[in-house]
Amino acid sequence: MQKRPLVGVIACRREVEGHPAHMVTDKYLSALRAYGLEPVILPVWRDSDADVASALLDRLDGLMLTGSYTNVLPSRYHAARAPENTRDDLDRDHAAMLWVPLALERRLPLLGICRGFQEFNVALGGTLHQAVQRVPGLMDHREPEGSKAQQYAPSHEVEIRSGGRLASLYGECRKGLKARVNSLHQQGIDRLAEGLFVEAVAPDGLVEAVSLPEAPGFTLAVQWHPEWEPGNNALYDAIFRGFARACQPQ
Ligand SMILES: N[C@@H](CCC(=O)NCCCC(=O)O)C(=O)O
Repeated sequence: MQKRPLVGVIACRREVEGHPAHMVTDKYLSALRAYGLEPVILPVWRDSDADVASALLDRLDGLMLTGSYTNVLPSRYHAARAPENTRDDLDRDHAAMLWVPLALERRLPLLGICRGFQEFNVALGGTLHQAVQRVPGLMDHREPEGSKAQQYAPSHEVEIRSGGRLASLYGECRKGLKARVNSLHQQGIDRLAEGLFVEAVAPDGLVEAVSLPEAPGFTLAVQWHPEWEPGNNALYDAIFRGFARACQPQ
């Protein structure tokens, strides 16, 4: 039986029943499994070093940086903390900043989602808006009140830039290259890291997806949540199909 590619999924440090824990919500893991990949949860420690991390990534066929209710520490991009920015995860920050360059060096396929999209930009030298809703000209990108189904339902359009990875995955042939995506974030890309290609933008111009064309391997990071019922959304499905193909033995 063919082995399923092993995809490392970054954890968040949370407290469960009063105990410190390393946690990933099921939808990320189930989406990877649904596309023939084998997810493995990667614990995060603020004192892990590059040698240990390198040995870990060498055993993987792909890396997923998930979303999280916490935010990248503003000092990681030399900013003061905004009053709306109240939830940190220093262990996750350290791991993400360590793993992104190591993954790129190894041509390890990388898919970033929401916080993972923001981490990708910061790890490569970019910065973030901490409260997008307070930036003149930008929309409020936070999730609506309601059930999870309502919160993860498509809520705004994105324009997919032609010539990028997303356009090739989703089909250049589609007219207009527009799609509707969900939106559950207060932060967003401010200064784009050098070398990143803007794959998609929101109607207010906020960057919603990026890739790193110079990287030898698959890279794609999106601000929305394609792991939410990807089988019911052509764009989300195209993202996971493309990532799964990239994680197969070449
Ligand atoms: N905290 C950041 C990133 C938002 C994010 O990743 N939300 C995910 C919510 C939980 C999940 O679906 O995993 C921001 O506010 O921009």
